Amino acid sequence: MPNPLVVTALGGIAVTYVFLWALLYLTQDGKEPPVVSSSIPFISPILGMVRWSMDFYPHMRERHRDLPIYTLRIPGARLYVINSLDLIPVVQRQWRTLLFPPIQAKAAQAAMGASKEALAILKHDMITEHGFVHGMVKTTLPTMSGPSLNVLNAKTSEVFEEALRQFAAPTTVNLFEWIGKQIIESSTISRFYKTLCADISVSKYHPALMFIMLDILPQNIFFGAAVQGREQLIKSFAKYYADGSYKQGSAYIQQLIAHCIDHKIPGDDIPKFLVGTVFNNVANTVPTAFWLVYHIFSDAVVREECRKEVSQAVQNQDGTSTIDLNFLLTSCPTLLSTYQEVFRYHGMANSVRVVSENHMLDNRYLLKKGGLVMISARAQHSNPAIWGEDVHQFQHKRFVKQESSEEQRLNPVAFRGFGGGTTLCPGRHFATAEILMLATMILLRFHVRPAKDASWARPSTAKSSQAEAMEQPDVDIEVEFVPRSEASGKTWQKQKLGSI
Ligand code: HEM
Repeated sequence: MPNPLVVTALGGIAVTYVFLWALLYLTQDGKEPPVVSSSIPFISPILGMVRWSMDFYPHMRERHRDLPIYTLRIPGARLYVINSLDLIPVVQRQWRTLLFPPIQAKAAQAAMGASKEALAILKHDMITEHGFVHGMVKTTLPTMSGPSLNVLNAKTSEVFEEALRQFAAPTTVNLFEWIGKQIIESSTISRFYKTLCADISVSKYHPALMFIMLDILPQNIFFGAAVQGREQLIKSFAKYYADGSYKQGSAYIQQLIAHCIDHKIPGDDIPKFLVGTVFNNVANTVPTAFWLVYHIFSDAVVREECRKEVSQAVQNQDGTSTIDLNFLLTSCPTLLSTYQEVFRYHGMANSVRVVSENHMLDNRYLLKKGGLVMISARAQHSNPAIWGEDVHQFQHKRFVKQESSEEQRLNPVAFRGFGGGTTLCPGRHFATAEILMLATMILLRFHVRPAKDASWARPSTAKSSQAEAMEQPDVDIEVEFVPRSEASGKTWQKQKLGSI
């Protein structure tokens, strides 16, 4: 005789299952993109996300190659995921309906603890340049290129120069940690003209960011150390703001603060926004610089090819050597290709947009108000139909080939290292100059090899925070910097800079 408890439990499961199916299909419009991953309605996508982690969207792209776009239903949200390359520009053109600012407002609230008043200002007008968010990008954009960028770059190269001068004798460091320190220092010195944050506070906060952004668990209870790190940073920036030091900061910081003041952002929130820009500035630059240095030095072929190119960027005069940044950016195809391949291979940006009103995408797919649209860089970057059968290998010359061969010419939309459309990263010129400068200075002046007991084995990235656009290594690599005899005895001058 069957156990009545088992029968009741099975009956309960069956009724719940039927109820979830009915709920899913009654609330799904036939014109919406097809629902997938619904074997257990509302739950299967979550199980898939847990199982596949950052490979979830590439996995789904493989399973549903025939679908240009599909719907995932999870509790409380419908996610419209873009599979097809052709739909990406269509989504990007609808930036007034498929909005990015709500995501930025969410980040300001969950990650930076912005006040209700500040959030109301951020959310007031999310469409035009009169609103805070779009206005901020417009106001600060000119400070991220041309002469302002040159000033940022000059300060950055001074920080790197000072750091590398410490390696007069062979020195062992943890590579990711060391690069992190230099980028945090260079980003703050070049923007704020001051060392404002102990890198320890940033590294305490950063690993928790992804969970903090989900905004499900109380921050103080579950992420105490991280929140403490953030508060320390905010204090230090509050002093910088209150004593008027920012008036001597970079054009970028002055414009940003002027914009906050114009929009009447409360004084207590401005330091939070400043800390937010530090995270924005360093979060992806650090892993990108790490992977570039890693891929260059862990492969003798890449290293020698890049070194040969960047050696030609050096101008020697009276014992002084100067690196021409413009040369790096225009005449070092292997270095630039390696840099781009780092983004393709390690990039994992998830561009999320909020559907602000019911919308027929491409006149074909109904996107319902309140839904989220997702473009996964990883899904595009790992697609063999775009990149070829060697898509899963790091090919440092991939982009040199793309440039030179007509038939293989790459659709630029497929490369999402810095996003695309109206939200294409405005900091990309600065990040690029900073990362290439650091890699070049190291290439020219040092041998970098694994320290005793270490190796160039590629670190896993499974624990990467998916709030970021780049994979982060799970473990660090201990390396030794050994000065090259060819470069010793020279005085290295500030880089010769030019507008990008
Ligand atoms: C290697 C380093 C960097 C990477 C990989 C990166 C990546 C990205 C990506 C993928 C987006 C698009 C997000 C989306 O559409 O959902 C973006 C936007 C943005 N990035 Fe970066 N970024 C980097 C460095 C920087 C730096 C140094 C700054 C500092 C100025 C910066 C500021 C921004 C801002 C303000 C936006 C939003 C633009 C808007 O709202 O229109 N990024 N970045």
